[in-house]
Amino acid sequence: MTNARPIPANPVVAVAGATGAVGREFLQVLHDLDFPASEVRLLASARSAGTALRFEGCGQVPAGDYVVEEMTPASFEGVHIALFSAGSDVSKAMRQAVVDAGAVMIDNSSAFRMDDDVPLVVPEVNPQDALRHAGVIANPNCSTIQMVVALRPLYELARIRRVVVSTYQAASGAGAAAMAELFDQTRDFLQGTPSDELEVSAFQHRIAFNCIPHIDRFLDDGSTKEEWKMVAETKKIMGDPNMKVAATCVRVPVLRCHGESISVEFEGPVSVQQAREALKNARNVTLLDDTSANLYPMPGLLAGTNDTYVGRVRLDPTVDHGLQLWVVADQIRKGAALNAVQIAQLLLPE
Ligand SMILES: NC(=O)C1=CN([C@@H]2O[C@H](COP(=O)(O)OP(=O)(O)OC[C@H]3O[C@@H](n4cnc5c(N)ncnc54)[C@H](OP(=O)(O)O)[C@@H]3O)[C@@H](O)[C@H]2O)C=CC1
Ligand SMILES: N[C@@H](CC(=O)OP(=O)(O)O)C(=O)O
Repeated sequence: MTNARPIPANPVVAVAGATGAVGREFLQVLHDLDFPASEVRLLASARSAGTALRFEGCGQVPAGDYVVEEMTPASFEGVHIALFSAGSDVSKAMRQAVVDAGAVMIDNSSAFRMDDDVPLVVPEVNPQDALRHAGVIANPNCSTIQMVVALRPLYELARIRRVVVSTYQAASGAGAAAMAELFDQTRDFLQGTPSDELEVSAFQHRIAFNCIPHIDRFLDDGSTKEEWKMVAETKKIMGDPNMKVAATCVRVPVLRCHGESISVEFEGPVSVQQAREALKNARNVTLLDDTSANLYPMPGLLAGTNDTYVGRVRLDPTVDHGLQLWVVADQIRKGAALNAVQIAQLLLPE
């Protein structure tokens, strides 16, 4: 199925989009997980070629300042794993070069996620799919990733019939410039700049002291592409095309972590206690759920963490077998760079 070369124990890794919000996090995660690379190549556009980025090192690669190279098709010669976060157009333009080089592309963009020959992988949910690739593995949408990590252990208690989710998405999902806009706008607003004079370019409206129910473009049915991605990607990752999903995606003035309010309807009974137990035992999930101590996950306090955090687990009394929960994860880590590097770990020889 694939012409990708076997991945050696110490692979050559390319980070495509290394200067971006996700790209920089790739470097941090490779270091934090001590990914066993023999070489790490930093690639970006001609704009930032020649600049140096600090990389703390991983595997056989020492810490140091590494020069960013301009990404061209030739950049992938000798590469085994190419971690992409430079946008859909760049992923599409470079796909053939990566595959021809015998490397595996792990792509953060939405370019190939729904293609039949491209596995869409969350290691806690469908790790087996990673091995069925044809040279490209897709990293899901950030909101989808944290939702399915929380749903998987619950699905094992009883089949999930329907999910209704509302997201509270951080600025980081729109990139480094959007995070800077949230920061600068908030400062300018507090310093008295009139609302209509605040600079608005990363989002459709002012994000400081506001919530925007609009992420990605609108579709003909009135939903957004972000909402559509949560529906379609969840079914593919969970391997259940009959699971019903309804999503509303909202941008909120938070820097890095997405929150999600989720209502789950099961085919059979699932108690709050069973759900809490399953979540407590699930890999890479932290249950923070003690209302008597005001304990629940909060996006402003979880930046830089790796787990998916769940709290506010309670019955949904409006359906026969329903639960409600609140889920938070760091969008740039678990929602992007960390999930992709965890996929790369699945490809390493045992
Ligand atoms: N799966 C997920 O959860 C997420 C996925 N993403 C995906 O990752 C992409 C990057 O996101 P993010 O890091 O937030 O964005 P940023 O805007 O912060 O960074 C963009 C990166 O892409 C590089 N780049 C842009 N154009 C080119 C080009 N023509 N050739 C080579 N490199 C290029 C930039 O390099 P330069 O410095 O030279 O401009 C920069 O390194 C998104 O477009 C999206 O597809 C993003 C967030 C979450
Ligand atoms: N759209 C997400 C980030 C993301 O995952 O985007 P995409 O699905 O295009 O990779 C956000 O803005 O928070």
